[in-house]
Amino acid sequence: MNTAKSTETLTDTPTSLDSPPFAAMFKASEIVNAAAAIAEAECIEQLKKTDAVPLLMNWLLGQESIVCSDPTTVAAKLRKMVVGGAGKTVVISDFDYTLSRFANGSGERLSTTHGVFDDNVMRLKPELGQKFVDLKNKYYPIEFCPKLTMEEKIPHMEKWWGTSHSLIVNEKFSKHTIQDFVRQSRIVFKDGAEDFIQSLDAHNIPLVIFSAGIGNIIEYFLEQKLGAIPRNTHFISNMILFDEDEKACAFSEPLIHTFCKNSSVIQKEAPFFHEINGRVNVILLGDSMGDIHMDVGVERDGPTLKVGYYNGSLDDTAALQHYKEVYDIVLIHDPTLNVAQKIVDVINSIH
Ligand SMILES: Nc1nc2c(ncn2[C@@H]2O[C@H](COP(=O)(O)O)[C@@H](O)[C@H]2O)c(=O)[nH]1
Ligand SMILES: [Mg+2]
Repeated sequence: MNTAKSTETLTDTPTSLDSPPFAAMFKASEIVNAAAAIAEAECIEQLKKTDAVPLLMNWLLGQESIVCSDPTTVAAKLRKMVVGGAGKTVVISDFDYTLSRFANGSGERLSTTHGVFDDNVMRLKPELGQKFVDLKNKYYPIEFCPKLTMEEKIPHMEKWWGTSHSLIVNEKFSKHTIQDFVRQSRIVFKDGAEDFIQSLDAHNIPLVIFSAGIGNIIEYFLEQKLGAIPRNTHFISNMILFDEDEKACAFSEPLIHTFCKNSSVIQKEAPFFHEINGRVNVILLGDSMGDIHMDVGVERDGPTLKVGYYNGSLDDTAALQHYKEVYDIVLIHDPTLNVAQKIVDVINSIH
């Protein structure tokens, strides 16, 4: 559609814009909608000129770590997201082993937010530390067991989270101690994570970190790494509540474990919900099968592009196949945010 033509239509009758028939015909909302349609049409024209999406698809499919079962669907989602631009985009990301690394360069497992207690308490109070480690050794295999259904796993997850949270509350750890634990922890950002988070903030794209981990730990980690929590970053997570002496005294409700990361635990009145209203296009980043419904509950009618980090064994073809079925893009043992950054860069480049 040519903007000039549509302007001619609006002005080719010799009546004043204020005359009743004209004003009745073109209510303000219709004029706004027409302007939005023109802007989108211009963007589609621009998009065709730049071949942004075909070039992006070529780049994506050229990446060694990527597996993409249906490039046509991915390209269609990307086209809508690029046309929609940064203003219609929201990123919903898991934290543990998604924004953080699963293993270091030597293949050693790194820490989850809960794991901050496993590591540090063992050093300070070995007897209590062993309880945290025993819990992980007992329940982590259940979380990823391919033979159990999600329904069979849920009671075990509730027991794991509930028991480890009780250990934290009963020990009355102080906020200061926990901040020190984070400083000494083995949580490591994925390569490029700081730049990714800050580039979202720079382009006013909201980042919702939806974690079944401990939100306070993520906040302290971001503060320590970035100097402050960026304005665009929001949390849906288990939060430690502190008493007047800043001692841990409870955890937020409802409990968020791996298999209930969906609208059932989203507080609709969350203060940031107004900020993501209208953000119809979602980039979802996760590493677990429990992450694939994090976008449910965000009222919108645009596409969700699901990017999944596969940290499992390449010999486990059944697990890998399952990831390929539920994620649009699967990143195999990828320690970076390169793919997500590239997609956001293209979205930002068109408008
Ligand atoms: N070491 C421990 N890990 C735990 C514990 N409880 C949960 N978890 C792990 O956290 C992630 C969930 O976080 P997310 O940000 O990825 O949603 C989950 O995968 C569990 O393995 C614990 O007590 N200790
Ligand atoms: Mg995770």
